[in-house]
Amino acid sequence: MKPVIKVGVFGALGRMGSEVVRAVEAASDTELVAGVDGPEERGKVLGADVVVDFTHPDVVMDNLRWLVANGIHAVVGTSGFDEAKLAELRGLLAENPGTRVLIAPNFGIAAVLMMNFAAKAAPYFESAEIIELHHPNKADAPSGTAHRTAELIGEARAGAGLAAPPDATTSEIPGARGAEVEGVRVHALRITGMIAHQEVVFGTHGETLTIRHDSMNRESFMPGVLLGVREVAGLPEPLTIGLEPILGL
Ligand SMILES: NC(=O)C1=CN([C@@H]2O[C@H](COP(=O)(O)OP(=O)(O)OC[C@H]3O[C@@H](n4cnc5c(N)ncnc54)[C@H](O)[C@@H]3O)[C@@H](O)[C@H]2O)C=CC1
Ligand SMILES: O=C(O)C1=N[C@H](C(=O)O)C[C@H](O)C1
Repeated sequence: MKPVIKVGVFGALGRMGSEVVRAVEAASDTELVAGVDGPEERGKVLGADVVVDFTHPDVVMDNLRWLVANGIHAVVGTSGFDEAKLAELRGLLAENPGTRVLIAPNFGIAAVLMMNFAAKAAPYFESAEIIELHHPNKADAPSGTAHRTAELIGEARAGAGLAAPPDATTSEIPGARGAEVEGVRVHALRITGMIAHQEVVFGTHGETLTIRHDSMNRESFMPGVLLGVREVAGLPEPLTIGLEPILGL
């Protein structure tokens, strides 16, 4: 029988972290070492095999510096990573071989599939735009999921040799056409009553395709988080982005 995985949670009092605490306590192969909700309490997770981080884009790098320095694997859901943060993280991991970090823009299995399907569809459509819809307490816009989806679509379009999507706009109130991420327009809505939702809208002559994903509650992210906790130590690369390699996608 495999040993129980000792898990710490950063952001334990937050919307996602509190759900992770419940999931780790409920699973038979994981054990909660400690839930931490501020940097001054981090020492409580020393002894954990893995720490799950759902905190804030402004603090997650500081948490990761501490975790990697202490040789604790990290499963990260916090959004807001850019190339500069990832480059720093790769450097830290190179100095601490054996430690693994998994960053997933979205732990919902259906959300991962939505991104995968969007990347597959992208080469066949001249137009592609993303609409993400979230609860109004969200700190960052666009969402990490929308950003990652735009990157995947941008890569697929470039690979297919597609030109920029047609757009005759010459007069615009700033923001009306959304933000541009890798050549893809992204529109962010913040709506009371919503959790996390995304539509990817593709168009070509006479046909459109809309791929929509809805997270109806935060429990829906937990199978993906637990999968990450179980697999992170065995990942081949020091830094993995997305659940795709674990899911065989
Ligand atoms: N990858 C995914 O599937 C998902 C990612 N997220 C992302 O997770 C992050 C957190 O989202 P929510 O739980 O909604 O936010 P939240 O604001 O409800 O929770 C964040 C918690 O982190 C705590 N915190 C702040 N600094 C800390 C530190 N240095 N150490 C430990 N705890 C600290 C806060 O006190 C708070 O309780 C966001 O970036 C969000 O976009 C959210 C849902 C799913
Ligand atoms: O803040 C959230 O709620 C979510 N954040 C992640 C993101 O930025 O993509 C994942 C999901 O959309 C929920």
